[in-house]
Amino acid sequence: MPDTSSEPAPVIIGNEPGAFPHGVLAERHPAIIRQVRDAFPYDPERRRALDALLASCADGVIEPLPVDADARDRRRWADWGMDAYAGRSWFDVPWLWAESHFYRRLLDAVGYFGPGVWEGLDPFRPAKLAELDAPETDEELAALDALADLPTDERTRALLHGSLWGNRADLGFRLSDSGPGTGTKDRVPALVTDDSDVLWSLLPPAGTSASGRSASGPSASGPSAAGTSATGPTTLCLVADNAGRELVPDLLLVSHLLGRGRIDRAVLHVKPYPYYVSDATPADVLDALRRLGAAGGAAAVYGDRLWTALTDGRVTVRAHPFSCAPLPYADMPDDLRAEFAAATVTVLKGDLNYRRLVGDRWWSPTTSFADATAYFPGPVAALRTLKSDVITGLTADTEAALVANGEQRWRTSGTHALIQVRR
Ligand SMILES: O=P(O)(O)OC[C@@]1(O)O[C@H](CO)[C@@H](O)[C@@H]1O
Repeated sequence: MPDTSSEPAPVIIGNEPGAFPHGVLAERHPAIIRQVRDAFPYDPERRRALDALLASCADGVIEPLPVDADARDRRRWADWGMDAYAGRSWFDVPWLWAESHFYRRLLDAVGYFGPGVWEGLDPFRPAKLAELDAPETDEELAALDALADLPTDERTRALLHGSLWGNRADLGFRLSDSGPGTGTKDRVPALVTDDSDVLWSLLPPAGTSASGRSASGPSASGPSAAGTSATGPTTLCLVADNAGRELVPDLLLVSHLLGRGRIDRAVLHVKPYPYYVSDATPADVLDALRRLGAAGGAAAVYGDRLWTALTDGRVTVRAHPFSCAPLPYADMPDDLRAEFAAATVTVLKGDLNYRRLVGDRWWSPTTSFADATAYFPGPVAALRTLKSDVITGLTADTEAALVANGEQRWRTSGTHALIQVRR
């Protein structure tokens, strides 16, 4: 039985040495600064700013935004809690807030917000392109050709799993529920919960009825499209996570769903600016699309379909400022709430989106996913590999088996994944 306790669990703070969140602030962030420092021949001013951020990560406090920051951005950060957290240690504020704000400061340091020659230059772009151009990506895209011989349902499932495990940058088009597995000793399937049947019931193939379609879904007043059902177009909001080898299978999935008539439209939500190293931005969508075209074969067919859908408006790309907010989705603004409310289903990819969806809290693992997401304005699904401590929706048996495995890193190592859906 899921735990339906309505008491919110404690918010995760990064102040416990030895714990995963502390390691991210104390070790990972400095490593990211060093990586960025080497990525471009930044001038002395930029390098000094990066060094100052490095020092601040170790023992500094969160500073207010610079006075020359864009006024709208300053207002946003004020709304997002800047006044409450300025002057406090990175380690003593909610971990989600500290991490998110770190990327804002990193972009300041490299001059991303300009003016100047570094304005708008993604400091993570070299790493993103290297991943996209890696031979593994070629192999994975070539493997798509073999999918053509599979029955449609199996292909649909393979593409869903490709998107899911792509969150581990592991575009394997896995055909079995067991996913990549965690070794023969492991008594728990890699997929710790799998609500994919519920997801497919929300997005049935063209010509069949969606029993669970959102009552608040787009009505006849929305723009018409070929294949639109009596209840309005079936719209998928896909809230993307990483660029490169995660975004590629996300795009393949969207293209496939369009091609099979399971969706009429898709809205792809990406980040307005570089974030969490590899998160996808609009430029990354274009890079991934070009990559599909250049691969030829089946990959190019998927890419062409998406290209056409972008040009005729069936697929749109959104980069909402709240996508980079240091807050849970429970605090989303009204315009975003209305967008998600109008979707047939919103699929959130990845670990960070999961943290923001259920709240970055020390939930008991058996906390009901439906309860934790009850505030979300429409049907919602999470496709996530487990890369941080937050978890909900496990059965008591699965939790016990994971713990009994003796492998304490199941929460953070990306060896397990979940598909959770609340209709
Ligand atoms: O959202 P993603 O790409 O699946 O994962 C991002 C992520 O692993 O990076 C963080 C550490 O910086 C984790 O807390 C976290 O959630």
